[in-house]
This record gives sequence, C-alpha cells and structure tokens, in this order.
Amino acid sequence: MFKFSVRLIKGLMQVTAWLQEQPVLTNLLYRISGPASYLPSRDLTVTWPRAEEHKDFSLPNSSWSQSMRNLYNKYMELSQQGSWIRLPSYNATVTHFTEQCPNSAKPQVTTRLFTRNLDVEGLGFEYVVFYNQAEQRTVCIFQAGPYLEGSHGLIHGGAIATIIDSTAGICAICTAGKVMTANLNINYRSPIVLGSTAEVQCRVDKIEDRKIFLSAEIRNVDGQVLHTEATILFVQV
Ligand SMILES: CCCCCCCCCCCCCC(=O)SCCNC(=O)CCNC(=O)[C@H](O)C(C)(C)COP(=O)(O)OP(=O)(O)OC[C@H]1O[C@@H](n2cnc3c(N)ncnc32)[C@H](O)[C@@H]1OP(=O)(O)O
Repeated sequence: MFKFSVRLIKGLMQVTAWLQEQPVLTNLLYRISGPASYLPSRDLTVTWPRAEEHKDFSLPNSSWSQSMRNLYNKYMELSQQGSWIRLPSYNATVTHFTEQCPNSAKPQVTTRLFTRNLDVEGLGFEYVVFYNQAEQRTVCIFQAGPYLEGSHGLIHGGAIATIIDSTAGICAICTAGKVMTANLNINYRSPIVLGSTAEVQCRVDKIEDRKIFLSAEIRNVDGQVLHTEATILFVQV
C-alpha cells in the first residue's frame, strides 16, 4: 500500500511537470491567473562565467568573411589618415569605462554586453565600430551569425534593432557622454541574409539640451541595397 502511494505521488508529479511544459496549458494558465502559475516550478540554474575583461572583440577573427575584412581594411586605412578611429570592444560593458582604473578600483565583472554574449566566434554578432569625431558619425561593419535568425535564413528584426541601438549609442556616448536610448524608430526596407556583411552608418543630426537626435542606415557591402533606416533619440543622464 505504501509503495503504491509513493508510486502514485511520483506519477502525479511527472504528469504535472509534463502538463506545465505544454504550450496550450501554460497559455491557458497565464490567461486565467497571470505569470506566476505559468512559470515552470523547477529552478533555473544560471552559471556566471567571468567576462574576458581585456580581449578586444572588434579585431578580425577566423569567422570573418572576405567582404567583412575588406570593409575593415578600408576603415583601418582611413584611420591611419586620422579621420576615423577604431573603437575597442569588450564583452562586459563596464570594462569600456574602467580600462584606465587601477585594478583595486575595478568591479568584479560577471555580466556580459548583450552583443558580445556568445563564447564561440561567428555565431552571433560579429562587428567593429569606427568613430569620426569631426563628423560625429559612427560606422559599424557587421556580420550576422546563424544564431541571429528570425525568418528562415534571415536576421531577426530585434537583432537589427540591437546593432542600430549599439552603433547609435556608441556615437551618442562618444559625442555627449552618458546617455540612454529614449526612442528608436525603425523602417525595415529589405531583409538581411544570415552570414552576409552589412554596414551600419550613423550620424548625429542635432543636439538640443540633453537630447541627441541621430539617424542610421544599414546597407549591403557595396551600398546599393538599403536594408534598414532608423532615427534614434538619446537623452543625457
Ligand atoms: C566607447 C564607447 C563604449 C561603448 C560601451 C558599450 C555600450 C554599447 C552601447 C549600447 C547602447 C544601448 C543603450 C540602451 O540600450 S539604453 C536601454 C534602453 N533605454 C532605457 O531603458 C531608457 C528608459 N528611459 C529612461 O530612463 C528615461 O525615460 C530617460 C533617461 C530616457 C529620460 O528621462 P529623464 O527623466 O532623464 O528625462 P525627461 O523625461 O525629463 O526628458 C528629457 C527630454 O527628453 C524628452 N524625452 C524623453 N523621453 C522621450 C521619448 N521617449 N520620446 C521623445 N522625447 C523624449 C522629453 O520630452 C524632454 O524633452 P524637453 O521637454 O526637455 O524638450
């Protein structure tokens, strides 16, 4: 009798766990009683690998296509003439701002910058940003890996929004210091194929008190195809 009861309880627990994973039921539960009962009861285990604080992720790696390298070389040549500078890119946001700090003042880095959160090269965002101070412009050379898929074989619109927000954010930070995105307005004009190289061009249009207005475009490597247009508002904080 005791064994039977134990088996019955175990069985019921398994059925409950299985039911919780069924989309129809979770959807129904969510509608009836809100998110708490919709969430799975099992705890999620999160590990926190330390960020690689000093690796510059904007340097070429073996996943970069030839067209990515060609664009990179073009802007590196322009950098040598003095108009553009290549910005280093770390996988923790805080590292960008504590590079010059003595080690004792550095916080322990356990978080990751969203665009640099994968440990394998080429799967997610591969990019490098150049800044032109005189013209208040940034250019981001961007290759989208297979983990950024939205529609089949194409980049997800959210990934496109992310790379625009980042390119514009860096432009606004370099121009005006600490800022937050207040508004991001995007027109998706033509899809971007996974694995292709694209160029994000961003410029400051005007600054009014604490507000920095920027516009951005994403085009293919030869500039003939317009993929995306955006306007972005950052507010100094
Ligand atoms: C070298 C570089 C290194 C880079 C490191 C890697 C980083 C990568 C970069 C990644 C980058 C990623 C970055 C991210 O992802 S940032 C993450 C996403 N953004 C947020 O979470 C921001 C949330 N919002 C806020 O915190 C506040 O609302 C902010 C700070 C934006 C303004 O609140 P605050 O209390 O401070 O200001 P205020 O309300 O007095 O308004 C001030 C003025 O602004 C106007 N206004 C405000 N909102 C809007 C709006 N939506 N449309 C139009 N206008 C708006 C407002 O009318 C007023 O204008 P006026 O009446 O004075 O004329």
